Amino acid sequence: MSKIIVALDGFSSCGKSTTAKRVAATLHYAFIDTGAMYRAVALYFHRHAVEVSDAEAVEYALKHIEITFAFNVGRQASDTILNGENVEQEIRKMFISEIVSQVAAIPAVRHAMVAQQQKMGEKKGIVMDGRDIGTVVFPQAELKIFMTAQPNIRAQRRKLELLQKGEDLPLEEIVENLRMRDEIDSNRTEGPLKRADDAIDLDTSFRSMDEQVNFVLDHVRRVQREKK
Ligand SMILES: Nc1ncnc2c1ncn2[C@@H]1O[C@H](COP(=O)(O)OP(=O)(O)OP(=O)(O)O)[C@@H](O)[C@H]1O
Ligand SMILES: Nc1ccn([C@@H]2O[C@H](COP(=O)(O)O)[C@@H](O)[C@H]2O)c(=O)n1
Repeated sequence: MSKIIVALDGFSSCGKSTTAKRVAATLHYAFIDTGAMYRAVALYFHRHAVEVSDAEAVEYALKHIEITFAFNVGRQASDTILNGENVEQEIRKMFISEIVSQVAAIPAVRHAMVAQQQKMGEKKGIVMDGRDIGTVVFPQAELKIFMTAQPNIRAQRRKLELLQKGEDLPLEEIVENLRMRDEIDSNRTEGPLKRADDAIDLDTSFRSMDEQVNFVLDHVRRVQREKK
């Protein structure tokens, strides 16, 4: 079966990463969570007090950031490594969610991340999730899915996830964070969150995880059949 690129884009917390991870595992494809890369950059900026408006400091910082992934057998998922340090837990915290969209809106940051992501997909056989995968990173992807879910459902799911990781936050704070990130992500000039014209819509509001994974896998098989 020929290998393809699967691009999953959409709003915050609508199930992109969990779906992408399971689709990739089923297909024996690589899975890249590009949000983790922007989160790692945001963590570096936070730790080194890099101002998003200071172009020189941003350029300097980007030269000193190396992001890699290491498979964690216990989690059966990749951990994000920033300059040799495992930052997987740190980047998922709310303080990073509060700053990441401002960092991800910087054109120089996007250029650096997009170049790495394109390299990762050179050999195809990859499932990548983010905001601009089907529009900017891989406009030639054979399958593009645009995921949505109702804001209150997304917030409830994220609240539960954060609680399981030890962060108990008011639902209103999570609702506001998702709204704020979606707005910044949708309105930036470089690589905005946008549905590709040839994307297939997937609303996960009332679907189970299995249903949304199977929805994507059915489309992968269709695309593979059509390629034969
Ligand atoms: N169909 C579903 N039913 C219930 N929970 C779900 C469903 N899909 C995803 N979730 C849960 O919702 C939360 C958010 O999912 P996930 O992290 O995959 O979203 P995302 O779109 O990648 O978010 P972000 O863009 O913020 O990284 C997770 O806790 C996940 O387990
Ligand atoms: N392709 C992408 C992916 C993510 N971002 C930015 O990172 C933030 C965090 O992403 P999550 O998927 O972990 O929620 C997101 O809000 C975007 O600001 C991006 O710009 N492009």
